[in-house]
Amino acid sequence: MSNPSYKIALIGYGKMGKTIEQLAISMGHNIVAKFDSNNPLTEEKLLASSADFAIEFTRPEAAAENISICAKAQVPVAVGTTGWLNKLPEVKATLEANSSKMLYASNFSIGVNILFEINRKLASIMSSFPEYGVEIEEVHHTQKLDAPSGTAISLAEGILDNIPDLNGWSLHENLKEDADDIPIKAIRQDDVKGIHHVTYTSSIDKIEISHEAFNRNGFAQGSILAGIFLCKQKEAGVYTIKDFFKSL
Ligand SMILES: NC(=O)C1=CN([C@@H]2O[C@H](COP(=O)(O)OP(=O)(O)OC[C@H]3O[C@@H](n4cnc5c(N)ncnc54)[C@H](O)[C@@H]3O)[C@@H](O)[C@H]2O)C=CC1
Ligand SMILES: O=C(O)C1=N[C@H](C(=O)O)C[C@H](O)C1
Repeated sequence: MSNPSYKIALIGYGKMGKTIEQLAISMGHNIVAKFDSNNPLTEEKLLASSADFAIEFTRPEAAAENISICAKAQVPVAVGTTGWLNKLPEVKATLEANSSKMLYASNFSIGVNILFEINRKLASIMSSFPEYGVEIEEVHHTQKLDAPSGTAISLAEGILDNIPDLNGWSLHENLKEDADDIPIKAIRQDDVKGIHHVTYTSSIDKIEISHEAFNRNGFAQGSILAGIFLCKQKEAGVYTIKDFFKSL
């Protein structure tokens, strides 16, 4: 039996939206709506599209409202936009009130989610070696609006979960003297798709793990598969990329 074809609404038709469109069509799915700044999402337009699910890659200031519109329309939404998690509590409430589903991932690529697991394991080992200091560096294209990246924040959170002596993270330029925070360097350069390094350094040596995205296809593939995963979930609420990978 061939794979079923899904009707997908794209919320955001920029670098990610266009990449997703190309890949989704090549996978046999249909793009039934494309929303952007010039054609903003509304509940009416979304319902009229008959989309099975939506994929949201817009801007930090737009994501929460777009997710709420999907919730009210009861259209499951895979969200890739980063830099909006301060609004997650209100988004969760709207999803629950409308018995709707979303899945957020700071990074949808398989490679970065493997890095996330390695990062957690390495941090649990390094918690026994306080002589090593840890820092994160991320590099992205010059059009990126948020800093640090959502991926870098996820890496920092994985370290904080496993090294209790650390208190939080700070952008490198904002780091206070003797802070127990993890410094994150955010570098904006050319058309870099996404590079992340986690480095532990002592007076004797350094240990580093890293990931580099060569293109946006990994992000696009993960977001499409996550949308299909959402369609198959019976329970309303907020799903994570871990829920998706566990289902594979
Ligand atoms: N989770 C992941 O795997 C990834 C996340 N991202 C994140 O996705 C977001 C978008 O990235 P790009 O596509 O590179 O950005 P982009 O700037 O190329 O595209 C953003 C699009 O959103 C549209 N937009 C802006 N406000 C809107 C609104 N209110 N309603 C509908 N559309 C609106 C713009 O017109 C544009 O088409 C960023 O937050 C980025 O950090 C990017 C790549 C991977
Ligand atoms: O803006 C981007 O391009 C990306 N943003 C995401 C993030 O903020 O982590 C994911 C990926 O690194 C590309």
